[in-house]
Amino acid sequence: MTKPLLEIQNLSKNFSGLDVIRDVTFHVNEGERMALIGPNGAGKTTMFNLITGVYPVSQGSIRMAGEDITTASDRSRAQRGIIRTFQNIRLMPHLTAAENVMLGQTCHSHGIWSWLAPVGLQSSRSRKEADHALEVSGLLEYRDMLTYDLPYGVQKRIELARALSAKPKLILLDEPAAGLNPSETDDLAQQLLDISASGVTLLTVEHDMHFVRRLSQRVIVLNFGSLIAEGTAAEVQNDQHVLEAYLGSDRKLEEEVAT
Ligand SMILES: Nc1ncnc2c1ncn2[C@@H]1O[C@H](COP(=O)(O)OP(=O)(O)OP(=O)(O)O)[C@@H](O)[C@H]1O
Repeated sequence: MTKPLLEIQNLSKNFSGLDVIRDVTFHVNEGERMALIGPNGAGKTTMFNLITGVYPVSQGSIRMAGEDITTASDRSRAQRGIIRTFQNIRLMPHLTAAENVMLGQTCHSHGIWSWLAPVGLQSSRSRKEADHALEVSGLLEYRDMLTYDLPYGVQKRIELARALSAKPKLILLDEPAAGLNPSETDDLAQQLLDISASGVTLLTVEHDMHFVRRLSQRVIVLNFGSLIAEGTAAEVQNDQHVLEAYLGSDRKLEEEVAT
């Protein structure tokens, strides 16, 4: 039976009187792959910032696995399994792929057991977990390479392996396919499908509609901060409100389909 993992209820956000998110309600089910799309300035990044606790909400509530996290700290949200990746690569270029992935484990590393465990044991466990995340992501061959030496598409996938090493329940992906060539985009989509198959829930902001169609079971559309459509990728692409929203923007939905 489907069970909601993330529940957004009547969420609003304004910055100095400007309504950026307006009374938005939606949910993401456990194990689901959902996409959040919309023209430039629609409020997608702001929505991610509200879910991860970067900004306080103005109104409404956010629940994760049934618990109210509306005012929880960003760290507490991460510990509950909400992990985010960014549009721009945020790897440490002078660390190896494995070391970067190990950095992703830090949000779980402050429990009493991590203090009690001998340092050697901690680091060998960390390394094993990093190796596992790299292996699941098909990246083990890059384990000991410095990340700045690696192609952009591989760096993106290492970021995802790092996200995976934080043992997420929900990964928020901010334009993961941006800047990738078609074959890199394909590899990334496959990696995300594998991650999804392991039980992780995905919420993806993306402009590339081919990618959205391949990856997402359900799509929601924001425009000027309001939710204007929800359905499969094919359904929202033919929705009159969505077509009109993109018509007025500098990014046409048809162009995004063509990319
Ligand atoms: N910290 C802030 N202070 C004031 N206004 C903001 C702030 N953050 C975002 N906004 C405004 O909120 C609106 C939505 O921005 P947001 O970045 O969430 O849109 P987006 O859908 O992610 O756009 P894009 O596709 O271009 O990344 C924009 O008008 C933006 O200028």
